[in-house]
Amino acid sequence: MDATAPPHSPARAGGAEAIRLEGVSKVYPDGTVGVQELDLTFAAGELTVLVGPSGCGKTTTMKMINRIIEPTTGRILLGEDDVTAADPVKLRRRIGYVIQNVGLFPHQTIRVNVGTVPRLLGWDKRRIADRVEELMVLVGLDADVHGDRYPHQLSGGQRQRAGVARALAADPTVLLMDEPFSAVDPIVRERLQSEFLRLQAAVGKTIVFVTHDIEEAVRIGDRIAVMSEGGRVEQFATPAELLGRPANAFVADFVGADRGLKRLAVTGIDVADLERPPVVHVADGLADARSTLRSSGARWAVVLDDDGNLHGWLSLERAEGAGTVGSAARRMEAWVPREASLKTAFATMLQHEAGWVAVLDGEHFLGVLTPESLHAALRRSIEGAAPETAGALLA
Ligand SMILES: Nc1ncnc2c1ncn2[C@@H]1O[C@H](COP(=O)(O)OP(=O)(O)OP(=O)(O)O)[C@@H](O)[C@H]1O
Repeated sequence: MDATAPPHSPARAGGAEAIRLEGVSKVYPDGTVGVQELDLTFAAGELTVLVGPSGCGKTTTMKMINRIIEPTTGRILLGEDDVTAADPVKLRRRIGYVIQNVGLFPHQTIRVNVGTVPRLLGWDKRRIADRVEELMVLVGLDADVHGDRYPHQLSGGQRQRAGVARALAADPTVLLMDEPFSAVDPIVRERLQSEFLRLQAAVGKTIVFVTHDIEEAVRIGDRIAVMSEGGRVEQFATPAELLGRPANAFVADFVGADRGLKRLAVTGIDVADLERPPVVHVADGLADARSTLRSSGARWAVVLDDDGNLHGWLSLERAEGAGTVGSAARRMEAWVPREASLKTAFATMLQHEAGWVAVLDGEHFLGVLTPESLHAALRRSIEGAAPETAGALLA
């Protein structure tokens, strides 16, 4: 078995192919070692980020996959095929490539740019036109508005989307992206990242993504390889593992002193971490609610409707007098879906100045997170996660 492939990832997943680097080195003619003896597997259908300081060999690694740079030694497998033995031109048609300044042809319209690879592959005109239309919708461009413009007539973010559309045109199994979002401002970059994640959820390509920005890496990566000089992989792990358990001082330094905060964004809510406050129902009498609150020693209760959905909350103070819970309950604005990250839960708590945030499955109430349980959840999220270090990558 290949020790470098995550167990849940088959070599092919939904048409995506794994990429395997085996003992790959690149020594440039002047003797500079770009990458040395690299063993790395990019799982099929996953987005793997190569991150590291300038000059550590990220771009060299990526460009060897589509043979813009020829490896000095080693093998690179795309699915079962050895790319080092393939025809580079044919190979590049199987591999989408997106670079920092997009590389769109300046004297061709966006439509023509996006259709480049299908045209090279000899598709007929109708099929190309349909595909271009489909892709522009997919990446959030309006074909009627943008299709006949030239690249300089688009914003940086729109150009970037056009670059992604072009890379996906012939439905490649692999996408290589070299700092694709770094030429746009931070707000546009975040939007492009979110859009791109939605796109990837739909297309499920094997993506190798180069960045020097650790924030970007943890935001978009399924897995991250942190590299140091000479293409050495210091750690290969999920964002949560990387932030929770940096393998060594280099990685800890690279991910930053605020890694605890960053980890909030990549840690999901585990139902086991939720607190279960006392629960009362809209139709209950306030006298019953008071006794529930007193017997549990709590100062407030969650109010549910007859279907178990969140209605609001009831404080001990408002539970005085006669009447029903429904008449005294307050609306609960501080809630998040169970798919939310701990960061979203925390932000929601702060936004509503609430001491807790409800977690819902659809409308169904699951429990609450308080600052204490949120902290405990963050700690627990790393307890079971064993670090995957460079040592574990060696086949
Ligand atoms: N054509 C070349 N000739 C000689 N050395 C090169 C060549 N291309 C890259 N290098 C060297 O190889 C090493 C790795 O470069 P590479 O471009 O892969 O780094 P990188 O991690 O992508 O850097 P950056 O984040 O700055 O783009 C560097 O030391 C670089 O100077």
